[in-house]
Amino acid sequence: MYKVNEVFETIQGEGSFTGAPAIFIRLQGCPVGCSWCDTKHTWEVKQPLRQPLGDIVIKTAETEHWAAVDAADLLALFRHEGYQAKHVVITGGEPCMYDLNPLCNALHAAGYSSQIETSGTFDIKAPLQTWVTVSPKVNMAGGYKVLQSALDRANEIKHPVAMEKHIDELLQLLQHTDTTAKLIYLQPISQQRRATELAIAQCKKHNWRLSVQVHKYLGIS
Ligand SMILES: C[S@@+](CC[C@H](N)C(=O)[O-])C[C@H]1O[C@@H](n2cnc3c(N)ncnc32)[C@H](O)[C@@H]1O
Ligand SMILES: Nc1nc2[nH]cc(C(=O)O)c2c(=O)[nH]1
Ligand code: SF4
Ligand SMILES: [Mg+2]
Repeated sequence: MYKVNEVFETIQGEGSFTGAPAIFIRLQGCPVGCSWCDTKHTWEVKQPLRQPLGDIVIKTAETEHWAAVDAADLLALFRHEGYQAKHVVITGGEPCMYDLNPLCNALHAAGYSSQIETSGTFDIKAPLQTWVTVSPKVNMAGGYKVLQSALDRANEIKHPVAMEKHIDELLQLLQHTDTTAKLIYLQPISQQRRATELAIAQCKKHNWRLSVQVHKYLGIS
């Protein structure tokens, strides 16, 4: 069973799929503890806050409520909601705390493509067709280490930046990673002007790409 914080259809606002209609599945639970995390309501799994999936999908605000579901429940929900997107983004929380093989295989069998947003701090358990976005997290409260295997598996690496030291961390992380077939993105932390200017300058310097969380500029989920 997967613990799901929310399910919604929107436009992917980050990375190389930016602009693609997508169904988001946000899984509950993350031990990494990034101070600037924009989804802190997904960190803890509180048993009294378990709800039916029907209540989760009609959420109008961010809450810590979650539902326990399997892949079939999610596919039935997509049909019930009339979602038209054919791309599914599995995020969190930290989705790689879960074995994502059953979910991704069921999505593929039903004609969807899949993408995972992960911090790279857990083994990635997903089929090869799944597009993997690793947003490596270093020196976080949880003390979790980015796994080299996650960086190697990544189709894209999307690094959140606000300060010069974040660039140094990324360069350090990439030292032992073959990046020839990977897309490398810098993503400013929130919409801070300074972070965005730093990201633009460093993208030009290193020939990396810029990802700006388009949904936050648009005021959509
Ligand atoms: C909320 S995380 C969930 C998935 C996974 N735990 C991870 O960190 O990749 C989804 C994406 O949002 C990014 N993110 C989180 N908070 C952010 C913020 N305040 N500004 C910019 N990006 C942020 C993360 O780096 C990650 O790429
Ligand atoms: N529109 C939209 N795009 C996103 N891309 C990654 C997101 C995430 O929270 O993982 C996200 C999100 O929350 N909304
Ligand atoms: S790893 Fe992802 S969900 Fe967890 S705290 Fe960091 S940004 Fe938030
Ligand atoms: Mg988000």
